[in-house]
Amino acid sequence: MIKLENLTKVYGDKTAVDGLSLTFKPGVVTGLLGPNGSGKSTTMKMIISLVNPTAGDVLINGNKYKDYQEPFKQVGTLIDPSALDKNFTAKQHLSIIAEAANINSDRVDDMLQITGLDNAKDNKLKSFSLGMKQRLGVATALLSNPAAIILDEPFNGLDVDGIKWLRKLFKELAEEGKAVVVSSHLMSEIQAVADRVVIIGQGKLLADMTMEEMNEKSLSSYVYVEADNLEKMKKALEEKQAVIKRKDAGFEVRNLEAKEIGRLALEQQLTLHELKSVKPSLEELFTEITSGKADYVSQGAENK
Ligand SMILES: Nc1ncnc2c1ncn2[C@@H]1O[C@H](COP(=O)(O)OP(=O)(O)OP(=O)(O)O)[C@@H](O)[C@H]1O
Repeated sequence: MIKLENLTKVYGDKTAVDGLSLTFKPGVVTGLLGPNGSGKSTTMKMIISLVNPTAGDVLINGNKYKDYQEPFKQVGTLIDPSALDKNFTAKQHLSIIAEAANINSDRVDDMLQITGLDNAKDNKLKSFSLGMKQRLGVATALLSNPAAIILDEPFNGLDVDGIKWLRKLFKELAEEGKAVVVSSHLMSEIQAVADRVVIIGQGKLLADMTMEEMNEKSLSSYVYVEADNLEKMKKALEEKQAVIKRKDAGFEVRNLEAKEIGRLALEQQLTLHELKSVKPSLEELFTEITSGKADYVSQGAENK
């Protein structure tokens, strides 16, 4: 169990992580989601004492990572797959770590097998694609058979087969009782595998819910309506106790079904320009939760 207590990191005048309190539990795959620059990597680095918190604490089964004699048996990590010595082969890379950490060398072969790198084990890392480096990063994280694994954007660079393989692996690791924490800035990568989703934006906790709760929320649909006389439409909707919000050239309406809105428009002799039921996808819900919370927004996205 990994417990974050009011975890905070300030860099100069930038608060990268802002009072995060939450728990990552054994047997659960947790998706740590957030837009670029929201503080995911900094949070993960604080868990494994690579970055010192400005305030707050991280406790792993009651102790700090750096206070364990063999911390890698508590938490295995994949933080930056590019930080590998490119002149080593995959097998050499894992063997050196295994020897330094007093891990049985059989684990090296097992991990190469599990991560599909067996055929490439004697190739130098400089010839590895990003996807292969990610696989090696996962092998490294699992080498010590840790109780928890924390992986920063592990789906980056993986092809479709690689993504499927990794999702299956995460499920299996959770079934073995490990706490699995996976960061991503894309809901689509996480939704098929996570049991729970933690969403952060500008370092703050925005949502913490099970995938079931998230799915239920995404089903909180609304009706979009446009009419020739919006004022009259608004008045009629309000009289029916509908919850309305201005959107584009019409309204988002909750509490009233499309057919009731259609009937209301007929009674009021309004001409409807558009009437449709909308069910936000998980991706849209994620965008709604994090909207305005991204530090870096591309020009294209900003203008949408
Ligand atoms: N060493 C550092 N010095 C100064 N600022 C930093 C440092 N590391 C991170 N930051 C800033 O802290 C904020 C959070 O960064 P972080 O890398 O944790 O976000 P992230 O959610 O992992 O982003 P991404 O999805 O882009 O990897 C950003 O504004 C970043 O610029």
